[in-house]
Amino acid sequence: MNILAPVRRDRVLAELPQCLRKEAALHVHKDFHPRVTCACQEHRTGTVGFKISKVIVVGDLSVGKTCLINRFCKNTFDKNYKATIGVDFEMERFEVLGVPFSLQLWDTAGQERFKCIASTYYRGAQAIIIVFNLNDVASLEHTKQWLADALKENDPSGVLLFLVGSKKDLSTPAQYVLMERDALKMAQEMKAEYWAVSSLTGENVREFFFRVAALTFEANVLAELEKSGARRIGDVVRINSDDNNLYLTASKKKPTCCP
Ligand SMILES: Nc1nc2c(ncn2[C@@H]2O[C@H](COP(=O)(O)OP(=O)(O)OP(=O)(O)O)[C@@H](O)[C@H]2O)c(=O)[nH]1
Ligand SMILES: [Mg+2]
Repeated sequence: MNILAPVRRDRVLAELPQCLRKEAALHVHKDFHPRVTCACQEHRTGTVGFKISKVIVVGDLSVGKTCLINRFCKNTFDKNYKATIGVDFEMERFEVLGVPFSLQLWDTAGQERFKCIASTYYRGAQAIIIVFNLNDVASLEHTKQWLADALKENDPSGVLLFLVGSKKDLSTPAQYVLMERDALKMAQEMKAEYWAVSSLTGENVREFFFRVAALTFEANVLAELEKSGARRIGDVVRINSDDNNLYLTASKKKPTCCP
């Protein structure tokens, strides 16, 4: 996908999408962090609008990782299983609070024999999506190992975690309730946000990826604001200047809404 292509109208986020379950959410605030909203209003989001955030999707073979990505990115569903060999990726462009924001979704292989190729792509993730099958308790158990492997290549304090139960359409309400109880516990242990989806029906798929995009965006902007420290995001760096102070504020105007 062309990075310069306009953002699709149905990829525009003006508000923070809400979590699925408050018991296992990355946060339960109703709105974006006030500093983020303010930075977006004042066009002080630094490099966030130009960066591509990497999201990796891991989990047992056949839990439905590829179908999940395809449902969101292409609105398609294939009932035939075709194992992912190594990795694959899709680009998705969003506009969050008026700022362009791109996610690169890395679809990795769950099959043991392809795992070592796939794991070489884990590095540099800003979000990790661990998928399990809501109808297969072993796949939920294995999520701990998938997480451990993914975190070997990433700084645990710098990534957002999502635990996603797939194939919701295949469970009866009673079965779902039982599985959800265990999954919520696992998500809390991992400090991950819990979601349950169906790529066949599309249930929660869009809501889930919007939440991933929004929370990754929010974390990116907050990190940029933090990093800039004394320097304000949006400042211009003047090169070859006689001025002792290299950082000149593009707009001398004081911020109107930021603390
Ligand atoms: N009923 C139902 N079937 C699904 C759903 N998602 C995936 N499947 C089926 O599960 C099988 C595996 O799906 P994939 O998406 O290929 O699984 P994967 O996790 O990518 O597998 P690997 O690439 O081997 O790691 C396919 O036959 C899909 O049609 C779902 O939401 N509901
Ligand atoms: Mg696959």
